[in-house]
Amino acid sequence: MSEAAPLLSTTSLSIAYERRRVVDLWSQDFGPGLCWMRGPNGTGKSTRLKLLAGALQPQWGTARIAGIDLIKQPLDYRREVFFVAAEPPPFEHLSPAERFGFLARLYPHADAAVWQRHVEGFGLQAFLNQPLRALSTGTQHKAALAAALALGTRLLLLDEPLIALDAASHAHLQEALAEASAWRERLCLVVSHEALGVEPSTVIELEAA
Ligand SMILES: Nc1ncnc2c1ncn2[C@@H]1O[C@H](COP(=O)(O)OP(=O)(O)OP(=O)(O)O)[C@@H](O)[C@H]1O
Repeated sequence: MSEAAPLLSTTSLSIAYERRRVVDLWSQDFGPGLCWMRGPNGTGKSTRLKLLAGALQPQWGTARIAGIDLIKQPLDYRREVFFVAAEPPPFEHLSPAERFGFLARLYPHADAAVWQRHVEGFGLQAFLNQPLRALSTGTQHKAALAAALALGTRLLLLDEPLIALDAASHAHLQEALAEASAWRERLCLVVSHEALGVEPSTVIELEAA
């Protein structure tokens, strides 16, 4: 990472659906730690996460993670980011253990010991070898979070991660978010209508158009 590059920056990032500009010339710099993005329904929070994840192609502009450019260096960029959507994860024929094994081969900083800690924290031990499609939505979500928190990407994007968690898992995720708020070289960007229950490093408040 060059000295001057922010951990994450967006430059004129834009996308329209059916000619309505949902994200319009978004330019913002982010430092490390925990960032809470919030705002009314329909202000483009999920769309922003999908753009940053490389899951949606912007119609204009770009994003950079530690200087690595989404448009010019798409493969290098994708190795630096992981996204947990509000919907259950793909690869539903895999078990949580198989899915983590698959992802760990793609992300060079994945850490099996960290994954194991989150497996225990989310109470997933009994579900590790069952296909994701056989698990409840909440359990699938916990498996997705346990994997995401262990991949070691520079940017971690979480869309409504606190929804549908039981009390013990809710508390475990809050502990993980508290750890993220102390990160010095990584950023966890969370979209949530619910207060995170821990002090974020930054808050981004989106306003209704
Ligand atoms: N695939 C799509 N096709 C057309 N319009 C879309 C699509 N995805 C999102 N939109 C529209 O873009 C706008 C922003 O949606 P988005 O889900 O990003 O907002 P949000 O801030 O995350 O909302 P919420 O708080 O309700 O989750 C909404 O008006 C939505 O209807």
